Amino acid sequence: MEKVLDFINVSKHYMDFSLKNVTFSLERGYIMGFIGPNGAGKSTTIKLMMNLIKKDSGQIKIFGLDCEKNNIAIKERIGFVYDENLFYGELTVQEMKDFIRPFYKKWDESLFARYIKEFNLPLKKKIKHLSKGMKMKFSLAIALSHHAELLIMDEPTSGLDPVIRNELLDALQFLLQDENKSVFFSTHITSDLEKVADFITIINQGEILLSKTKDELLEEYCIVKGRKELLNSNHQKHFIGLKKNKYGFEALAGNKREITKLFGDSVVVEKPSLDDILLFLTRKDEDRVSPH
Ligand SMILES: Nc1ncnc2c1ncn2[C@@H]1O[C@H](COP(=O)(O)OP(=O)(O)OP(=O)(O)O)[C@@H](O)[C@H]1O
Repeated sequence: MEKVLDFINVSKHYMDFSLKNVTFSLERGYIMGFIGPNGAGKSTTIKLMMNLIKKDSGQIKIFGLDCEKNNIAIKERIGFVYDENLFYGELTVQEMKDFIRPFYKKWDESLFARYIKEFNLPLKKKIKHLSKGMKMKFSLAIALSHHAELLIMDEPTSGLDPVIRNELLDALQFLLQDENKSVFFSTHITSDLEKVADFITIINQGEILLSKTKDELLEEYCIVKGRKELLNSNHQKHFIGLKKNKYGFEALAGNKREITKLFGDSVVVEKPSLDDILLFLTRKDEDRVSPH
């Protein structure tokens, strides 16, 4: 399988924040959801892959090419979908398209016309008068019209109403019927990822906590609920995160089979949501158990 995006031990240091040895990869034809709490390092990671900031160490490859040395060739093949500050507000949709078009060798005017129609975008409206959802769709239409092979989307659904969000997610899924395309999608709306993502990568405090297929994650991990008396240190080592209250405990475990063997039917074992996994992995209280 070809890796379209490959981060190998990438670090970047700011005064009071560091991305530490970030390693993950995305294969051609898949959607990867990139999740983490506010300030986890999602935008910094995206800025690095877009070559907007320089890494301190490690390697970033896109389509197998070093991202710093091949910036222009790579940008031709990438669509960056972002809602703010990307476009000149005073230009109309049509004028903005005419401005962008010469930058791409593979620009496809008939495809652009098709997306404008499909997304219901007003060609004569100024960019600054478009709603957030429209801006996002316009950004997506531009990315698709130059036949981008990799879409990099920074929080594409945040601030969109459920109807527009669904439309955008449907458009993404439709797009991925073309197996040549891949999507890297950062968000904190985990339900969107349950719908469209093939792979999930979780980042917290500048470190990658996990990067796996969504199915693997939702099949292997489980929520365990039981009485407090059942807890001992031997049991606790099987948990990734633990919450206790007066009556009992609730924990996240990374191996459902092991838990069933250990506790039998003295506990309730439930399928976690991505939100459960994210919350347990990134909780800060004293009962947090280190991820393994
Ligand atoms: N240019 C910079 N100089 C110094 N610190 C920075 C700079 N850019 C980002 N940071 C810090 O890096 C940390 C991670 O920020 P980043 O924007 O990558 O997080 P994020 O996961 O995208 O968060 P959010 O979900 O809130 O957008 C933050 O603490 C931020 O203050």
